[in-house]
Amino acid sequence: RIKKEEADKKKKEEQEQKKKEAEQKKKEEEEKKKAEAKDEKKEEKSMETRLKEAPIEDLMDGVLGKTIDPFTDRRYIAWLSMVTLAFNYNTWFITARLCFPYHTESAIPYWFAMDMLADLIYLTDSILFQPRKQFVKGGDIIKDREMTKKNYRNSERFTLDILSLLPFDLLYFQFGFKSIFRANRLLKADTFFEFSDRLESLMAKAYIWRVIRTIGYLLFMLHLNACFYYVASAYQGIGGTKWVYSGIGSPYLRCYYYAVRSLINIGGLPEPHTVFEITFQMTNFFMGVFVFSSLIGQMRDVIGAATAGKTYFRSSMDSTVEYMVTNCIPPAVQNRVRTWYTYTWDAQGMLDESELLDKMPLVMRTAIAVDINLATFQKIALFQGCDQQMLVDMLLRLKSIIYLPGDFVVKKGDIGKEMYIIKGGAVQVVGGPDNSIVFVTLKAGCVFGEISLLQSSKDGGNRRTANVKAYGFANLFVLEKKDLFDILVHYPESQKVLARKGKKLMKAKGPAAAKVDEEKKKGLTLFGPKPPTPKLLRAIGGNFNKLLSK
Ligand SMILES: Nc1nc2c(ncn2[C@@H]2O[C@@H]3COP(=O)(O)O[C@H]3[C@H]2O)c(=O)[nH]1
Repeated sequence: RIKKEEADKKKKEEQEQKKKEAEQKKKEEEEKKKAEAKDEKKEEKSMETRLKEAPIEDLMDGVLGKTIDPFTDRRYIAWLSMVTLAFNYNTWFITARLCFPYHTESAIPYWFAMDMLADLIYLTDSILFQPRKQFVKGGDIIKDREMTKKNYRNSERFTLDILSLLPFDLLYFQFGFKSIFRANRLLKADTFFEFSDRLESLMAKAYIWRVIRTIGYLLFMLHLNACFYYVASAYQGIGGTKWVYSGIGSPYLRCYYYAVRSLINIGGLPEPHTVFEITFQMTNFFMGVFVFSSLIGQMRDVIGAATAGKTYFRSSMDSTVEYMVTNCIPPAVQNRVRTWYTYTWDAQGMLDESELLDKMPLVMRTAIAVDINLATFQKIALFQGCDQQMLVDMLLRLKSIIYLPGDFVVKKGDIGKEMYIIKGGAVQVVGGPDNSIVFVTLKAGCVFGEISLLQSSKDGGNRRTANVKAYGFANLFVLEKKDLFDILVHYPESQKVLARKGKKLMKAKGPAAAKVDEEKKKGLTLFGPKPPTPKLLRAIGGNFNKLLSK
């Protein structure tokens, strides 16, 4: 008995032990599960905090796979145009098919095929393109594949995309082929607006697209109205009264024609008789007033923005003319001012280029200036041997100015405060009693007015050595002496080069030489075919004029 009791006790103990072990195991497993769940959460959390934790270089380099740059990648914009096409197909045809009797036996397979194609485009966009789109977070362009996916999933766009893709079409089996089940496809409007914005920022003449888009909205409003009119006619009975659609001819075309006349308030419509007809017609007229006034306003804005430059030019010119008339300025001067305005507008499409560039950051201004003018600058003999960066600095200080035919750009004897580079047209260095003698004609890419600039006043060289006159319309760049010297402070080597060249020029074309040029043309040269030596010129100095007058 005792043995049996002992055996029972042992068994009980063993059973308890086993129970305990099982419980322990269960507990352990539960804990493990909890820990795993926590880990998963951690993983999830780490995705969110990844932006903070992961090295930003990795995220911005896109180490995890190829992503799309939506700002500049033209292929992405081309793809967006496909999605926009599919979206437009849905918007126009879902509404048309809903109202007009377009679901005939023979047409259904084609509609179905087109619907499938549009859905395929939507699906591809949501699977392949949107999750790969780079985005900007706090100024950093995130190119990391995981992050772009995450960003898309967290966006409102994702929710709308998913909703737009829900296959309510399956209800066809229950209720027959009806386009209303595809109404959720219209939720993809975001892609259309994105396409529109990106295209606008890429186009050189964005207002063309804006006008097309506004006309598109207008046509769509008319389309909706045509649909409503058909439904209203069907409700009253097609051909039932004089006001409704008669049932003759293409229903869409007839209804659209009605919409155009009714919504744009053109009139000439059959008189509505029933309360329903009168109400419908009145609502149409009211809607027309609101819809079209806002669309016309939009169109005015678009065209106004496109022609803002021209409007500004016109008002500047008008106020200048008004000012001149009030102050009784001689007609000849008035005419010159008018010609200047007109030519400046025709030549550069704006009155002041620098006004436009001033708004941009320095790097961009530099990029534009370098792109447009650096090549011309590098060819200028005066600047050869100068620091490249100095040339770039100079480009940024240039101001563009236009002179009319016959205008004096530089007058002999004046103090030289600026030098000029010819951008377009030509100038002539002239002399003689009535400036009728042309020493030289300088064309685009030449520099003048540099002699007096590169000489110091103590050398007596800061005065203009000749008259320079615009020959035709001269489009010039002006560089002020102050700006040039501000730049040269930072480039001592270039300063030396220019000083050397300045001295040489002074010797070759300086005051005395200029006079010699002049007299040579008059046939009064004292020096014969050989140019005078600087020493000789210095020797004659102040007596030069007296000598010649004798
Ligand atoms: N004196 C002189 N000036 C010339 C000649 N060819 C071009 N020029 C330019 O005419 C400019 C008149 O003003 P500056 O003296 O400042 O600089 C002069 C030169 O840049 C020339 O043969 N003689």
